[in-house]
Amino acid sequence: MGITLGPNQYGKAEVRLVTVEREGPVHHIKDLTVSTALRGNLAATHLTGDNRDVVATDTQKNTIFAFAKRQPVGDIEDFALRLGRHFVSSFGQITGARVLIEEHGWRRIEVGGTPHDHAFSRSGEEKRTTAVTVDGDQEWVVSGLADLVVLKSTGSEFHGFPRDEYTTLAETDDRILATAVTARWRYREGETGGWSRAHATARSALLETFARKHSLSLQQTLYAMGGAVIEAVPAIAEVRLSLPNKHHFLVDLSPFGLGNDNEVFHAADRPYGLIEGTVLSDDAPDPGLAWHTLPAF
Ligand SMILES: O=c1[nH]c(=O)c2[nH]c(=O)[nH]c2[nH]1
Repeated sequence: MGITLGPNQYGKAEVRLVTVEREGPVHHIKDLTVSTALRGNLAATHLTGDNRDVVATDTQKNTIFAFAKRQPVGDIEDFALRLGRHFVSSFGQITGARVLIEEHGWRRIEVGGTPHDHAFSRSGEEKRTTAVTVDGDQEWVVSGLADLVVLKSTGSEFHGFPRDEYTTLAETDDRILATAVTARWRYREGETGGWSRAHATARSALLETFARKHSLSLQQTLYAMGGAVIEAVPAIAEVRLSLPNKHHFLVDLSPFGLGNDNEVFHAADRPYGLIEGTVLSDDAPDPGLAWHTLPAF
């Protein structure tokens, strides 16, 4: 029985990088988690342990820090593109690179109503993300956000689903709808900037649609949210969304002689429904390697 080496990639995962840029007394910080993965002709190390083609993951980590010093990091998409291009252009055996970045947000602390020069508080769980793929001279950018937690206390229904001997869920025309949005959007090839503005516009489209769309299912809300991003940002061709349904169950207060008119809920954390889907522009170009080895959603 023969054995062959299949697809592989390797790199440094979750490098925690923080930079401080000084503008006189005013400091600007960037807080990133960066992961690199390289591909190419790496059969030798797998088959015989010959490491002559292996750009060490330690070197990859050092490159991230050095690049953060050589030039201000800027938008995460641009930083990821600089890193990916460097690895592919510097080493003949490395033909492809995938750079993932998560950006953690910080807000200036307000002191007496004035934003402080160099003291910050974490913005919360939400992260801005990018996944850049470089393959030879081709590049793909998939950006997004993760863990944007939202809730609406009405404007959500769920009914009309099939019932069998295992169905106990009551139909409802008024429930809490809550989720933690993870979204990835694929830019059309050749997009070269305006990343932050596109991020802000896409984020607003997601939030406004969640708020305004009267929901008959989280699936319907997902499709509306993805479509709103594509309509708001022409440079985006495809949106993938992963929406955990953070169930809020009405508590039965009748044992205590109390009614419950959608006022008291149990916020359950597990299990949760997981609603995932892709929304595409009609003229979305072929994705190429944009999603290659990214988690499905
Ligand atoms: O919006 C929903 N979609 C479902 O598929 C589902 N399934 C479920 O039990 N509750 C819900 N809610």
